[in-house]
Amino acid sequence: MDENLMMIWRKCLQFMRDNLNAAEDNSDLKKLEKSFDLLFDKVQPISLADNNLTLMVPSDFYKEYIEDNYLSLLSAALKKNIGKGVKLWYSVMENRPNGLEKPVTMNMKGKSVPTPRTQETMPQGFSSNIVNPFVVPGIKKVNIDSNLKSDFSFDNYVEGESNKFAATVARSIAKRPGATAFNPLFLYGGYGVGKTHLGQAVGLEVKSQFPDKVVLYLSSEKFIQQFISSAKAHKQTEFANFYQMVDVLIIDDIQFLSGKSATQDSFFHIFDHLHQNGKQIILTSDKAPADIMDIQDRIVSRFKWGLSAEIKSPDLQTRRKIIVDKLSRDGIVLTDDMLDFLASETKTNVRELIGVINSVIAYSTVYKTELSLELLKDTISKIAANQKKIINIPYIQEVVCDYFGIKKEQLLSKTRKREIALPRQLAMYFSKELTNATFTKIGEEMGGKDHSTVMYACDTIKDVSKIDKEVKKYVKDLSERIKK
Ligand SMILES: Nc1ncnc2c1ncn2[C@@H]1O[C@H](COP(=O)(O)OP(=O)(O)OP(=O)(O)O)[C@@H](O)[C@H]1O
Repeated sequence: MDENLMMIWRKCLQFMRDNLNAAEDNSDLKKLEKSFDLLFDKVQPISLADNNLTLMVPSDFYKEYIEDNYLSLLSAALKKNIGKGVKLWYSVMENRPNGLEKPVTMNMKGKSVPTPRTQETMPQGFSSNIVNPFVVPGIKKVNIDSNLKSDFSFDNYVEGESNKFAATVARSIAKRPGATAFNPLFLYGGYGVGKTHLGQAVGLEVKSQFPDKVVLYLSSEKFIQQFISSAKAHKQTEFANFYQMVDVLIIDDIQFLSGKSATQDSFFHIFDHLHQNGKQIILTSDKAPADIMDIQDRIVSRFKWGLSAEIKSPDLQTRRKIIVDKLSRDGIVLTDDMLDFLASETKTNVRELIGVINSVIAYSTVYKTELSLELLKDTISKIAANQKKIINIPYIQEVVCDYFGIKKEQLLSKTRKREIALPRQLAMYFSKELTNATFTKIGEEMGGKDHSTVMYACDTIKDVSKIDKEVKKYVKDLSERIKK
């Protein structure tokens, strides 16, 4: 590489850095400071001839980001270190390995730089059409909102037999993200057992130990949504680039990639890029890797590269510890028999247990009473009586079967007889309308049907109920029964 050019470029970088350093707090210039090193680390000057400076950038995004945010500062740096009238060219590594684009002429006299967006050759940016909830406006993709909940820390995570192994591994990953053999960490287990909490705890710890690392938590559904938006806008490359900037990527409920082959392809490439570059990946799922249906083998095999750790429903001792831990934060101390009672009341998942604990805290705060075993029993029975019915897919299936007088096996079967097929379509329709489940999830719960079958059922019921009185009545009756 041309030593002279490198020296000039280093001076330009230093000039820009000094200016950012000296900028006033909260000024637009100051806000750029955080993204500066991340961005310019990946920009290389490759030639300077006849006042034409060519910069090599990894993707269109870099070019656009520089021109949107750094043009004035870069112009000043070039003017100072090279002279007036420098023309800037970009060589975009991705997609166009050798292709140079038309120059973007910089007016070195003050701020009257031509707006690059009006140039014919300017690529449209990732941010223009795709709403990315994790990007802090103004700093775009470089400063990412990690989307972590401060409550989900290791300090708040109670360990016991059911989660000890997973928690130990998680802690060691947090100390050396991407540098342990546990990459990816695949956490799986039932509903509300603490998978998200543990995954996020790693993210929070990494952020606190290594503030410069880019950590991102998101649900797989958000990932799918973003992928679809990017595909519609022909911006899959920018979508992948965005994720490739992340140091610790935590994706929740990865089983929802099931059946989404285009999203799986994109995920596969992002995964490989991150893994090869020593970035940490953490995935959670309600199933072990081998049990996820409709997912490419190459992805399942990658899930197994690192470590799969199951988190089980908490045992009695762990439930007890969680209760003591949560209540002690509110200064509430229970006797042993009260603790045993509470711990034995909620057996399956921690989310439910926490609901009960919060009710106890609320009761004790509102009534300012000494808690006793009798009072606890009374509170719990009242909670149970007042608890709103949870509308989930099995419950909807139950109501539909009851209404039509059919068996659940018939509902979940493959028969196309109208007396069964119509209730099945109604069950699918209400599952979509009244729960947060995806088409894929509903298909799985409806006896392993494809997501397109569920979509078709939902559309059919919507359309037919507008014109067919009988179906309209079914929809009305079932809606009342399910919500009752
Ligand atoms: N070991 C634990 N110690 C303290 N709190 C816990 C523990 N496990 C779970 N929780 C709490 O229980 C609630 C549910 O946990 P979380 O959301 O992590 O479950 P999950 O396994 O991801 O569930 P789902 O699959 O339904 O998303 C959260 O409030 C979390 O803080």
